[in-house]
Amino acid sequence: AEKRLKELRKIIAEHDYRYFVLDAPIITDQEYDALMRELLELERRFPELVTPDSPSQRVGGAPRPEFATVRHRQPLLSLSNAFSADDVREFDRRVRELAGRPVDYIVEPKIDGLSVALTYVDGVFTTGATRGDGEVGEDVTANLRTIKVLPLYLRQPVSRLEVRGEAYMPKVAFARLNEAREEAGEPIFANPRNAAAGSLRQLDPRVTASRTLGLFVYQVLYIEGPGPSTQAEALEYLEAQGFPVNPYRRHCHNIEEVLEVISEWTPEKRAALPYEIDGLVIKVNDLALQRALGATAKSPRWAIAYKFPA
Ligand SMILES: COc1nc2nc(N)nc(N)c2nc1C
Repeated sequence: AEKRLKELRKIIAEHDYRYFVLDAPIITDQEYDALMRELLELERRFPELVTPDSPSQRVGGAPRPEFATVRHRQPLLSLSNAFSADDVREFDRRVRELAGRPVDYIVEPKIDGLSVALTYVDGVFTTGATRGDGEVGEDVTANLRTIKVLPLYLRQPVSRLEVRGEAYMPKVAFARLNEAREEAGEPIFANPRNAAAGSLRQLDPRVTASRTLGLFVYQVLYIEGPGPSTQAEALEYLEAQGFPVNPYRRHCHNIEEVLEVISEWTPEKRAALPYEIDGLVIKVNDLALQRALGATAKSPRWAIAYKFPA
């Protein structure tokens, strides 16, 4: 039974990845349901064989009295903002002055959600935390497990991997949730970010499971062993590991190309996205230069958030 359960956990996780992340399932829903039924039946007969990383735990367990806390390996800083092309050019000038050489950038959509820190030990999702005060976050592992696009296992296991990303609520799920709350006479959420935060910081994972949350991972914070040397490689690496990574990232050779990308993000283009973005994050591409530039007490010196005009 234990061997079959281990097999089933991996097979179902693989099909979850193909269905939710790639949107390209290779088995029918009936076949998938049969696999899940077999897993649930085996876990019912052998409860001592249930593991927290089993796909059956996606549905969320019993509520918790309160959250445990997790101290972040590195403070989860916030980004300084740019509101104009001049601000963006000023950022580039400062970076090139410190770098003493030309700099290339990666531009990524800034999803309007909440930051999460995910830790994988021996290729298995082990801990997930909110930003909290930047130093210490809340342990919301059980809630994060209910996010279908969050991989429970890495495709290429390493002994330790820590990543950061943004959990969010898609626009359609947000509208549906507020409709249901209105009908139930409950207060509605002001925006998808609040709805995502409210859903993730639930003490009852079953409530989180009932809310459709998404996730985009954007940073390799720590990896045991050799890792990527640029942000572009880091995003490729994260994708290869099975994480959902935002497809609209752009590599720019200089800040003028960054400004071109910014101008392409018209309100129509943003409206066409299934999730809210409140800006673009401009990052120095070279990871060694990121480390050399470091951070102030508040924000990294190697990244800036360009905020769209409200
Ligand atoms: C390096 O720090 C960050 N990078 C980010 N990147 C993207 N794409 N989106 C974010 N919300 C984000 N937030 C922070 C603090």
